Amino acid sequence: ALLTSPAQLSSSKKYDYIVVGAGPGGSPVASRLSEDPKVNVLLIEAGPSDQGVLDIQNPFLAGGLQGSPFDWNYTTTAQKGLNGHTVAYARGHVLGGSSSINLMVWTRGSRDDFNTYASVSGDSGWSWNSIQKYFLKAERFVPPTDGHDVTGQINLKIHGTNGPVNLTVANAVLPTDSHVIATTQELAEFPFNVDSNSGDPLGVGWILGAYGNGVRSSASSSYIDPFLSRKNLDVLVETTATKLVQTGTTKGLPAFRAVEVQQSSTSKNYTLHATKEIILSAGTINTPKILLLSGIGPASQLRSLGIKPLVDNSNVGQNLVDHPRLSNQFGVLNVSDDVTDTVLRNTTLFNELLGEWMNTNPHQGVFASSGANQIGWLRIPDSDPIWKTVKDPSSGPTSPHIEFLFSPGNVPNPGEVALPDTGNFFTISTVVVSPSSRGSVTLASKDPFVSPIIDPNFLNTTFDAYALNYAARASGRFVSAPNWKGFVTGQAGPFAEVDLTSDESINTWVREKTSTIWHPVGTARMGTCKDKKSVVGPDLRVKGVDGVRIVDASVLPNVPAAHPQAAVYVFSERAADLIKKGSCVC
Ligand SMILES: Cc1cc2nc3c(=O)[nH]c(=O)nc-3n(C[C@H](O)[C@H](O)[C@H](O)COP(=O)(O)OP(=O)(O)OC[C@H]3O[C@@H](n4cnc5c(N)ncnc54)[C@H](O)[C@@H]3O)c2cc1C
Repeated sequence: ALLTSPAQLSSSKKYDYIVVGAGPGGSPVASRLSEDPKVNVLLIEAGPSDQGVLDIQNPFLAGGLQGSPFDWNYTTTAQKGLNGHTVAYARGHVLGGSSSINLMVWTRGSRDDFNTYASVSGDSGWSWNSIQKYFLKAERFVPPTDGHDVTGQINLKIHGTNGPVNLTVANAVLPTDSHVIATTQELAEFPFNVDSNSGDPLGVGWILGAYGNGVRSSASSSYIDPFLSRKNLDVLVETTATKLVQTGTTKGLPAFRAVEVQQSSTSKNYTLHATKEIILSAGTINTPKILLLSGIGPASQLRSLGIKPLVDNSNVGQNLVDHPRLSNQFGVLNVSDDVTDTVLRNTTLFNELLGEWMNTNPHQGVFASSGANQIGWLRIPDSDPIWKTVKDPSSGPTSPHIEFLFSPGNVPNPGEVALPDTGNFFTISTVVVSPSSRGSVTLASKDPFVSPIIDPNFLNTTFDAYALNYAARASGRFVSAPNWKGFVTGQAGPFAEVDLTSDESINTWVREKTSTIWHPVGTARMGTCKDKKSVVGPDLRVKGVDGVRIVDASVLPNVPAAHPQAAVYVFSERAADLIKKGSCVC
């Protein structure tokens, strides 16, 4: 059932598991555990239900969800590597978590990413080969709604066809599609890759998106909504978990099998009990926050805030790693080739296209797609001078260093107007996907309703800043391919001021304009049983504690060189199996 207040919980019902947070971490695990009708599961979500929200369902409107009531609306600290500017830090505050407000890109990561997870945790179950069955279990390929032949856009043999998450390739052709693909034939630096989800992502190809039949597929729509009628699955929204509560001691370890919840800072406080386990899935920012509020974390930091330390672990909230993004804008000659700005500037056209989406089943048209159809993954070549002084931070040769995301419109950087009055654009957003900078999440207060201090420490290393400089130059090379002649006019908008032959000019652009592509992970890092730098073991149980597992992006020891939701979904799928088996390895 879907409940909107803890007062609606039955006092006679005992929950085996309580899951906190309904994103790609929490939703699959709650859904899979409740497949057994004898197991009672309570899923608690701070945000509201996503049901009936057009902007969440419609793929084209995704960009407008940042800064909306479905966003926690965090801001980072002033970033030293970004000339002191702060960064708006979106996180989903709604059923489905960030998968309800994200840009739906579905990228599995590289085989080296997962093989590194296996080696740092000492558990081969997290390796690329072992995790494939969970990708297949999660995925369902849905043909595009315009009925086009997808040959050459995806390798269907490697994808699931029967899982809960709908995946598709573009439902509408964009004017830039043929140019991006033609560039892969013209410039050897940007080879074509038919499917970057094979474990070998390098190259440029078509985006696989987490939507189907023209509708977003989120952790909520795929794993929760269809199962709300299960009598043993209760989903409590608009309710914030404020801390874990110690309920006893097991073999000398403090056991936490209860969680305190509140609907607002002034409302009544409830303590909810689980007979088996509490599963924290509140995401990379809020999972460490809950641990710290519960007295699990660096003892001195906790004491300074007046929180009694119960488990001293200096790693909680550390090792925050995120992907820095810099969008580089180019001008296009024809107004209609800038699809996004043309639609957003013209209310009549906007309503016409939204009407087309609404009145077709399955949904058709530009509004049935996410507005970006291609993606590219590149490595800085071995011959580059950077490798004389810097160690390669990527997880291995199958992992890219940088990403290109191609959008037919203006994608703004901080301080820029989202929808300029004039100008027509094609943007290559560039991202450092194997960054070496590390930051942290710490508490600002022991009040659970105060935002934590978020410091991703962007561009704190020589490599990260260098990679964005390299990427900006590479974006210029990309549009210099012969096929763009007569289509692209050159650098445009604020990027027009940047001299791509001058390091000084590019570095100023990099430091002034970089922000995020919203992929933070790592603040409750997984490690081997003996690893003193981790928060959870390979079975995702919190070290030094009984009764608590973490299943979300915070456990990833490093960020995949990819958009991370697919990795989080498969971690959750495997976690459900580990929990069903009662896996307890450390
Ligand atoms: C704007 C944006 C765009 C993105 N684009 C992409 C993309 O295109 N592709 C991709 O792969 N990834 C993308 N991501 C990242 C991806 O969505 C996340 O990596 C993924 O959702 C992480 O899953 P999670 O379960 O760890 O956390 P989340 O999805 O953030 O879920 C955590 C949930 O816990 C809830 N919660 C937090 N604190 C509490 C509490 N105290 N009590 C109860 N509930 C709580 C939150 O409200 C939230 O619902 C994007 C993210 C954002 C924000």
